[in-house]
Amino acid sequence: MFGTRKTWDLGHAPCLQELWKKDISLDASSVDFLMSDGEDDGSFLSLPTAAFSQRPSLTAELTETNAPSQQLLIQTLQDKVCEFQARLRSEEVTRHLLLQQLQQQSVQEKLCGGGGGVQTLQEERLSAPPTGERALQPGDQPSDRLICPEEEQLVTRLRTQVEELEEKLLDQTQEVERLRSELGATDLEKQLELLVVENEHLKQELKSWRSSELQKLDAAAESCSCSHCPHSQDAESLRREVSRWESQARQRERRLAELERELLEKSSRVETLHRQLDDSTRQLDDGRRQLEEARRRKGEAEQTLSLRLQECEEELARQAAAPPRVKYVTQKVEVESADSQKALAEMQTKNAALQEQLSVQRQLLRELETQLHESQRTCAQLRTQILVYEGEMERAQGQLEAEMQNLEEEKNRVIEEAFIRAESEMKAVHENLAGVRMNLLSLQPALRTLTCDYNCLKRQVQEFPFMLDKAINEAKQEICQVISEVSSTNQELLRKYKREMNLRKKCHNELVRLKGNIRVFCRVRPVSQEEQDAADTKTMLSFDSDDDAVLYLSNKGKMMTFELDKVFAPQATQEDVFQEVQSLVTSCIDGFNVCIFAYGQTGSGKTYTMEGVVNDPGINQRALRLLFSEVTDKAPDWDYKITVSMVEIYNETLRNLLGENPTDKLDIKMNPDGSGQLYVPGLTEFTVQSPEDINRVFELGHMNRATACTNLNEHSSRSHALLIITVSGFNSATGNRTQGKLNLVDLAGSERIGKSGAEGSRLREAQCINKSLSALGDVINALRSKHSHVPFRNSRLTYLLQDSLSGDSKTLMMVQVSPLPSNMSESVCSLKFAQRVRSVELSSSSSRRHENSSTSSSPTHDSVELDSPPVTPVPLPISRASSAGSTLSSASRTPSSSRRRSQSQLSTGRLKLTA
Ligand SMILES: Nc1ncnc2c1ncn2[C@@H]1O[C@H](COP(=O)(O)OP(=O)(O)OP(=O)(O)O)[C@@H](O)[C@H]1O
Repeated sequence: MFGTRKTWDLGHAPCLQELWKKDISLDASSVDFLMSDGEDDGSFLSLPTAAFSQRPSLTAELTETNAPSQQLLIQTLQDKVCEFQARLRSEEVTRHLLLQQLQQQSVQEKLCGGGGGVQTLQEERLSAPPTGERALQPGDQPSDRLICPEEEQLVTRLRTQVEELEEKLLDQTQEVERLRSELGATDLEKQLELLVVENEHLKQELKSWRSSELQKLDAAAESCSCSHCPHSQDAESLRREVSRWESQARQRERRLAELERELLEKSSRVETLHRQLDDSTRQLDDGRRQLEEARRRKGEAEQTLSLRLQECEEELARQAAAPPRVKYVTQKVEVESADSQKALAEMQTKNAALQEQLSVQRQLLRELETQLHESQRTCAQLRTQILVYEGEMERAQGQLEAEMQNLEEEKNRVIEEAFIRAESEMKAVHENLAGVRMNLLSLQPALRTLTCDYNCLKRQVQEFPFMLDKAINEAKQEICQVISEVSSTNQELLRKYKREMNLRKKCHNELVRLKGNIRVFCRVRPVSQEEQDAADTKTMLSFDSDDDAVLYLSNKGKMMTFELDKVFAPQATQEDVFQEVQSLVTSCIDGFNVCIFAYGQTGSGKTYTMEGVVNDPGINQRALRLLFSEVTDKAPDWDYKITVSMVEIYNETLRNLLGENPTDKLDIKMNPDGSGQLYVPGLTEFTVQSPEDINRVFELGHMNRATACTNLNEHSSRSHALLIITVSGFNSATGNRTQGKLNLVDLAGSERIGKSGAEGSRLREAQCINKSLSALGDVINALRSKHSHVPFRNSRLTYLLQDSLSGDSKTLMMVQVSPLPSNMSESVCSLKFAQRVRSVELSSSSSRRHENSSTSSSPTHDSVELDSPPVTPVPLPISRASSAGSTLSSASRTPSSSRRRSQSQLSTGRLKLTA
């Protein structure tokens, strides 16, 4: 029953061999059932045939080596092995029962007298098991572990790893394929090739176009060789255009070359990656081949195992059929146990070798996994790079296409325009050419005529130098003659001009003389708002609308008529007044001395007429401005210098209003140079050149006048203010010199204070005022009466104005009249005085700057009842001020700070102190 056994060849199934060997070595109870064939090389395992008796299909299943899937086969095999183990355990139980039966039989035989050796043997075997094996005891349960759990786990892990590896391999292969398809290196290369081909094509096209266009243009240029022809300009512009296109094409070529280089680099990188992928694939293939080999071996081992199992089953069947031979079997088991141990050891050795192979396979698998991960990472990077490169390539390609498109369009447009322009111009040129040819044909006879003319002209040209010399000489003579004539004419004209100038001067003088050397104007000031509110404003004055020289005055019921040179009504403006005065002012430029007085009682408007107000200046400022404009007009021929002095006469005392110390008294003296001229030592003169200078001078004069008195208004009423303007001219062309003096005098009030019984200082002021006004009246009366003696020296005023009152001087007296009824008697006095003065005519024949030595009594003014003071008849010529330097040195140095400031402003300005 135990003599039959099944044998499997495990030589090609190391895993199963290992499994079986391990199980056998661990379970001694299976020794009796798992016996190795002593003749094989350890690759065969013998199992009790009975173990397979209950599962005949196992062999057939194990031999299914041609299963479609190795994994399925392994799994099936494992299941079968487990099942087989369970059956083996049941067989062991069965064997144990058989042994018990055998023991019982032997006991019975002993009792019957035979078989004692067998019992002893059996007992010995049971009591003394062989080395390394546990003796099978009665009642022992069969072993539960024919395959150890570690091996199961190992097989499972191996299987799992194999599965994973295969999956990864599959994924990797797919990835490689996908990468190959995605990389599209060939597409890029194709694109590149296409671009290169397109570029070459464009280049050739451009070259051919350029050559054809240039040929056309050259032909056109040759056909029209004129330098002014627009074709040459067009050709030039087209050449420039072509060169620009060429430069752009070169830039694009360079860009293309860069792209090619980048593509080559990327291709080389892809190649490297492909190589790495191939290496990985090869390694995976190797691993797969090894795995296939292991599977194949396993299949073979399974096949062998199934054969042996079948044999074991047969053997078990035979043993079961055979009569019981317990002793032999036992002996055989004992004998065969040594062989089994040997086979077991060999199997263990093989098992260890297989373990090593397994560990090597695992290591290999790990390496392959690592490589796979590396490859995956590299693939991911490469994919990213490829995406980036593709994007760049697409962009570059898009740009290139767009630029090429633009270039193409631009090129076509330019060519079309050039063609159109060239055609139209060619047409025009052809037309012109045809016209020119026609003209040429028609001009040929004319050319012949011209040739004859040319020959004549040539001859003339040859003779021309002689003719030219002759003509030049003649022209020179004529020019010299003309120059001498022009020069003489010029001289004549200059002489006439001088004569005309003198004539104009004489005419002007005559005009002034005809108007009267002493002219008297009257101005009636308006009634102010306060006067209208305060008193009776019924005016006693009336005007003749037809005659502006008549004034009517109703006084005490008696109508008086005054005839003057001009009467200004209250509504007359400053400008109206100055219009009548300005001819006198301009005669000053011609070298005449002019004197303008403002005469009248206090508050009648003298200061208003002479000085005016800020916004509406009077005669003083207007006269200076007129002088400036006149001398400016005459500037090319005449060089004029205008100087200004300001003097105040208060209580017969002369004060210098522009000096540093206005309280100092000035004196009128004979000039020590023997010229017989009068001069005022210390009188300050400022040269003025602009209206701003005038303003500064007036400001300083006012300031000094205010400094010298406590109440300026009262003081101004009691003093005479003189503005002395000297105009010196020099004509560089004629060498003529002129000097005129304009005296603008704001006289003190003329009211009869003396009659009111004033005392003290007011009496003295009144006496001085009346003295000077009386002296003025005497002088005018003496002049009118052509007295041999004119009492200039009776007052400071007349003495100072001597040269402006005598000779061919011109005098204007502006009689100011108040319209108020309360001032009527004073107005009558003023007007009577004015009318008497008007009747005086200064004699131009009388010598200037000389006063009569006779001491005729001067007639007193009706309204001035003070006696004239005795005068000393010493004829003294008056001259202008002495040097300022002496004035400044002699003057006391105590001016107020404000005055000093104004003085310094004047000094630093354009005003100059006259030396
Ligand atoms: N034509 C005029 N239009 C407007 N106002 C005038 C005119 N004439 C004089 N006045 C005004 O009358 C007032 C007295 O004039 P103004 O001071 O000139 O008199 P005056 O004769 O100079 O006096 P005094 O002798 O005291 O100096 C001033 O307020 C002045 O503005």
